[in-house]
Amino acid sequence: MAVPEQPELTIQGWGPRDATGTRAEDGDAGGVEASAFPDLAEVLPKAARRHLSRELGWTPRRTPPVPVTQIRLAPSRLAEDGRLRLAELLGEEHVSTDREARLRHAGGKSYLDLLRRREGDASDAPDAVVRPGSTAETAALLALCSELGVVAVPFGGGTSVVGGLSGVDADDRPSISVDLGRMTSVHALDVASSLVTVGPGVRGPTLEEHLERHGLSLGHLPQSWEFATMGGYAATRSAGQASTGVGRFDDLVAGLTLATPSGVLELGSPPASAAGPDLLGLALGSEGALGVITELTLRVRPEPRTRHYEGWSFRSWEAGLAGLQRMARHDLLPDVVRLSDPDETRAELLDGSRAGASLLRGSLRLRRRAAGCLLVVGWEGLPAAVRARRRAAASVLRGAGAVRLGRRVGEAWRRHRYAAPYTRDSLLDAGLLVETLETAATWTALPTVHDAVRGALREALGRRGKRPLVMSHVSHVYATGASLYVTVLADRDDALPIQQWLSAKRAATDALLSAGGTLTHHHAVGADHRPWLEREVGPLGVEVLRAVKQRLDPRNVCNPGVLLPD
Ligand SMILES: Cc1cc2nc3c(=O)[nH]c(=O)nc-3n(C[C@H](O)[C@H](O)[C@H](O)COP(=O)(O)OP(=O)(O)OC[C@H]3O[C@@H](n4cnc5c(N)ncnc54)[C@H](O)[C@@H]3O)c2cc1C
Repeated sequence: MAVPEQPELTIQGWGPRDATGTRAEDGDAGGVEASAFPDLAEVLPKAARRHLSRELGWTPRRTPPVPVTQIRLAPSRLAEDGRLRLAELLGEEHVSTDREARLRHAGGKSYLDLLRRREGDASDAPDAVVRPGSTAETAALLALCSELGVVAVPFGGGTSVVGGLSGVDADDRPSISVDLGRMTSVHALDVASSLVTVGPGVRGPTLEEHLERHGLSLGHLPQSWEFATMGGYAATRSAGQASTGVGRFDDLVAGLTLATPSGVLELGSPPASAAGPDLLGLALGSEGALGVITELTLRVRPEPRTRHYEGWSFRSWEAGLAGLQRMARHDLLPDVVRLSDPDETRAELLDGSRAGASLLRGSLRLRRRAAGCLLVVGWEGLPAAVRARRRAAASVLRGAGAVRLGRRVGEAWRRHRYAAPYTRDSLLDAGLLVETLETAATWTALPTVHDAVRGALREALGRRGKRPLVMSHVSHVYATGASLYVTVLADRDDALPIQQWLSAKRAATDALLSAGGTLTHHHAVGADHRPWLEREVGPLGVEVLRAVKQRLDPRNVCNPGVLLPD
């Protein structure tokens, strides 16, 4: 079954390029306007803006992106005979070197990616964009890239936040973006086995819509759900907002096809196998450095008959963590779990543009509670099972000192779960630094990691004269620990904005690793984290990965700028 066309992201921000008048780019990348995002006053109420000004010592100012026409793009370095060979293989219409295609495939959507594009810098744009249509074509394409000495960077939804698409190459060879947007079919649905087989370019909304018609669901819902693809999720080992219940994307992949310059690997044997080490694990998290994922078989589940989300309040972060830990130990975790620390809870209370904030304030007032820490929990499934799980979890939460804030608080969170990246564009327009980072740690190490990351960010940004607001939540919970997601806001240093964030990120990464956190829980390594990979897996671990890459990609053309350190 072919999937309908999927919308493209704006070049300088988030959101479909033409979903609303305000986010359109005046036709195309050759248009005259900058991407126009809503004014901050439209997306954040006065109280929240005042809170930010007070906390950050920031005065709102207009710092809009440069017009799209003024984004600097160097001429393509792809030689004409190379372009002809690619066109011969894929068809002329599937090889583009035009400005619009190259700009749309320049980098991902991290703060630094957006900053560069907003300042008119597209130095990381590929030299060409190609669109293979099958596994065989992709394998032939990678072999041709090896012959031509051209770097190939797989491109799914373009939502990487770790420099996964930057195309960095130590040898400075031409690079092509391998866009998987033609491989968006749902190939097969095996209802009896709860398996669906799809092309790598399929996005969440289109797959869920297809599955819904058969009473099924994948249930993988990251905040980037509207744009990210199945191939991208597998390549980065993504985790969705309901990962506590449905599992990480790794858990949902039953098998996949990996096209490499040395041939095609078919990996995974559902439902389970003991035929040696699981090679599927090599492809999951390979970030395009071993080849291109061209097909995936995914585990699906019955579409939930009921969804129940609610809010709870803990007096403190420590009490909240203890409550989650107790639920985890007794195997009573909800499907969605999100515990905000006091700084994030305060921000939630002030974000009065969302109905959820006033509901939350009202609910806390009624129960005579101070802000404390907000917990959002959600259960999905058969009504009787949800009821029973909810009751059991409620008794643990009450025992841990939490107070129930009610269903409307939880539902308000669910309705706005994809809103933050849209707001980010308006915050950037108003002169702010806005970025997130994430890790995971055992229950024992988590409080130390939380303190260490916040301390490092405050110190590093404070040293440059900017006091940040650092907000965190726990969002993917396991029996042994949980992930920690951190949002940072600060007055942007307009003279050296990139260095401002790079020094803060370096300090935070060193701190979280020293405190016992993992380098990344779900954003992947990309170009940004690779200097630290050896600290995570050890020198022998890096050598093993290098050996695998050498066997599959001897000319090092598959996304050489990610994963492995120089
Ligand atoms: C606003 C926002 C919110 C986000 N929220 C979440 C979240 O909640 N959870 C989460 O896990 N992540 C999140 N992310 C990160 C990002 O969405 C994920 O990493 C996602 O898995 C990337 O998918 P993609 O299709 O956009 O891949 P891309 O960004 O296109 O690529 C990511 C990496 O994978 C490689 N790649 C892509 N497709 C393939 C393929 N078929 N074969 C081999 N390699 C491939 C690329 O070369 C690149 O290195 C968020 C990002 C943003 C911008």
